[in-house]
Amino acid sequence: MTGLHEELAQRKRELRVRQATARDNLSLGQRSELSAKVCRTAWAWSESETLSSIMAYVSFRSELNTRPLITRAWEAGCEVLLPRVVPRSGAMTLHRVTSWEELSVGTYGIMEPTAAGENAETMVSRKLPAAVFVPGLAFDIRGGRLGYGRGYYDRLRASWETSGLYEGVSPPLWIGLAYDMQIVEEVPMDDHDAIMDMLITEHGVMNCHNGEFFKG
Ligand SMILES: Nc1nc2c(c(=O)[nH]1)N(C=O)[C@@H](CNc1ccc(C(=O)N[C@@H](CCC(=O)O)C(=O)O)cc1)CN2
Ligand SMILES: Nc1ncnc2c1ncn2[C@@H]1O[C@H](COP(=O)(O)OP(=O)(O)OP(=O)(O)O)[C@@H](O)[C@H]1O
Repeated sequence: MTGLHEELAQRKRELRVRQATARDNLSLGQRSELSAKVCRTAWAWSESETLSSIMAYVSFRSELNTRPLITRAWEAGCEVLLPRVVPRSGAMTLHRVTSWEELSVGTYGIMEPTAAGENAETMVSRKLPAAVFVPGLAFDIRGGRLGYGRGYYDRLRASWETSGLYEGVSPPLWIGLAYDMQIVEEVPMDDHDAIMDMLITEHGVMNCHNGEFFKG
């Protein structure tokens, strides 16, 4: 690693610790109230765009709780894809999930689609969701994102870019879901880091390309 890379990695590590601590300090009541608000806004936006499929994540630690969003999507007949990590390669497989019963505790203690292995029945590899709701420790309004430092989402995006799956279709929109306190001035970014198209917080929806903001 060059000196510059090491400096960037160090800034990321510091921001990770700071933001994880700050997020952990939100009370359970605050988390649940803010999560409900963000999920309502995220679903209202998804409906207005008539999305037929979304990729979401199941929350862990003090992350914004996506349960209300996933539940609403199921109720509305919107397809929900959830990831399962492959820790050895750093890849994620996507699975179509239709109920909480299809999940069990996986790597890192995160609830994941139970089906394992390449032939899992629920696995979808040739179909892209219309939108990807992304977890993170910190975001900035230009779409910068800081994750837990294993590059899972960066690799997923890179794999889609090289897969040919984008041909003739609009690429999925990448949307960071966050409490407003997770938005920082600037996330240190590497070239490989996936950029968000939009951010949704309890205050509303932000378009990271043009800075437009819609109150939620
Ligand atoms: N809900 C949710 N699911 C997700 C993610 C996420 O951020 N949130 N991920 C987003 O990519 C992936 C999981 N990424 C993770 C990466 C590292 C650690 C972790 O525990 N890291 C240690 C740090 C030390 C180490 O690197 O071993 C830690 O935080 O203690 C957890 C999850 C896939 N699924
Ligand atoms: N497309 C890729 N191919 C291979 N390695 C990658 C790719 N993207 C990122 N990585 C590697 O993943 C590691 C973590 O990257 P980074 O610190 O940006 O993670 P992050 O975005 O915060 O984490 P996450 O996506 O897991 O939440 C780095 O060592 C990086 O080199």
